[in-house]
Amino acid sequence: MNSTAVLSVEAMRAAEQAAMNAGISEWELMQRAGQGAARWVMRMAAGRPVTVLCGPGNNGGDGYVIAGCLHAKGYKVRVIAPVEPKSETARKARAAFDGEVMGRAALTDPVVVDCLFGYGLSRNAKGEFANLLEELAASDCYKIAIDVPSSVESDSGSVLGPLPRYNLTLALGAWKQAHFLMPAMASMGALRCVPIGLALNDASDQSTTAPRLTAPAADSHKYRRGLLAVVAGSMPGAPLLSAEAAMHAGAGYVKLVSDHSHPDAPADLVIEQDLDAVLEDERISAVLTGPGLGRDDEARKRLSRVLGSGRPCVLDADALHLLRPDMLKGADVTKLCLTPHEGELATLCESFGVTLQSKLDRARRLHDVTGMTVLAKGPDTVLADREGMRFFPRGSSWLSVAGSGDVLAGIVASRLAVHSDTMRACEEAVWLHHEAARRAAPAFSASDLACALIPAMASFL
Ligand SMILES: NC(=O)C1=CN([C@@H]2O[C@H](COP(=O)(O)OP(=O)(O)OC[C@H]3O[C@@H](n4cnc5c(N)ncnc54)[C@H](OP(=O)(O)O)[C@@H]3O)[C@@H](O)[C@H]2O)[C@@H](O)CC1
Ligand SMILES: Nc1ncnc2c1ncn2[C@@H]1O[C@H](COP(=O)(O)OP(=O)(O)O)[C@@H](O)[C@H]1O
Ligand SMILES: [K+]
Repeated sequence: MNSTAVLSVEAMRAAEQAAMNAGISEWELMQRAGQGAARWVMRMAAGRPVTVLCGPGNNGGDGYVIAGCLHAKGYKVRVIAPVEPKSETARKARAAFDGEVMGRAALTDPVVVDCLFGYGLSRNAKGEFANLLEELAASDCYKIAIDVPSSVESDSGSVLGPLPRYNLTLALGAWKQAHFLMPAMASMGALRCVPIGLALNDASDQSTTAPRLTAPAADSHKYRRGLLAVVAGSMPGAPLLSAEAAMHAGAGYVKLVSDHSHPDAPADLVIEQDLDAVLEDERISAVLTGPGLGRDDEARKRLSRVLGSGRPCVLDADALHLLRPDMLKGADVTKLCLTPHEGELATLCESFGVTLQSKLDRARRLHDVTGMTVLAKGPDTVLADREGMRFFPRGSSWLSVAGSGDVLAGIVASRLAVHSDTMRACEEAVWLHHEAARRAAPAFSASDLACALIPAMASFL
């Protein structure tokens, strides 16, 4: 089983149907899900009394199985179920549970397991369901969400009711999109996936795992390790920051192409002025432009020259505002990486005629219509590329500091200079960015973050 697959509700239902077609009944799937989740609940409850909240669907069914497992192990467990189960399998699970079931009771136990709704949540949680979720949110008990938190829409990560902050969320069978999307992901606490034997090898969307970086080959020299050009424009600070980050992310040689004097630049950063001469150098293996580029005619010309160079490119910041479909004529789009934040993503969507609303849909469609790699940044960074979507664990919220995106662009470009693979460069860069943030300690500046890349690299070697 491939435990990194990330499934939409439609894909999840199809995977479950495939399992059933292969002879595993829905009852058996529910047993596996409930028993696997119960092992986690017992580990966390460590003997303390547990309340399980059960809703009308199969998520509620899982709840009865979990309660049954705890009961069998001698736990003091009770179920609160505002309504009777509606699905056949959940009714069977309810009938098999011989412990205490109440329609309503105060949440007084130290551990509460939320099985009101899973991926079948179809509208706002109201009435007794909303009351229970509000009470759960206000309680200081240890909170475990089964599959997804009950007020979370599984595909979009949007919130359809009171949202408690959970300590642990147990995905059943496979990750769902909401596990990696805001605002939902911020409420989920630790995330674990409980395998139930689904065949997930064909899933194109995946969560990423820590990359394996390698030291330069024994016979490397600075040009073979990746020669990166960071093409500046009207503002000096941002491209300098990108170049400094790039110097610490693997490239052997970083050149900043800039007309500014840069008195603060490190001595080992080469600064050149002649853009055409730099781009003509055969050894240039990647180019970054956008941070500090500006948006005037001169900036547009520089962007066109960069795109015309045919090199693997990272486009960020102003370059994303200037980019138009006609600029891509003749370009090998598979060599181009876009690193938009939410606002830049909206601008790109306008420029390329993408009318979808959610970040996930926008990034996916933008990749589909342009062929470029799209790394849509934010607290819930997602990557759209040829193999499907890629998702990442949450990074530190201290990354929300000015210049943090310039650092990320520098890292992507540095990795691209090393191996020319846009998708891999983006994946590696997000992990390096997150690890640098973890090591830089709270309240770092973007320059601190760039320096923290040095120890961060070591984590992945
Ligand atoms: N299938 C399998 O093989 C396996 C599935 N598994 C488990 O099943 C879960 C999915 O189960 P599910 O499809 O039954 O959906 P679930 O999330 O329980 O809720 C749907 C019910 O809630 C109702 N409802 C919805 N919104 C509502 C609202 N706001 N307020 C009130 N009611 C609302 C909805 O009513 P309806 O919309 O039909 O009117 C329906 O009755 C999944 O997350 C995992 O935990 C595992 O056991 C592994 C095997
Ligand atoms: N709350 C947050 N949690 C985690 N990462 C964040 C958060 N806010 C921003 N980031 C990350 O910080 C970077 C900010 O980039 P960007 O918006 O381009 O900033 P800037 O333009 O100041 O460089 C992105 O990589 C983004 O993923
Ligand atoms: K739930």
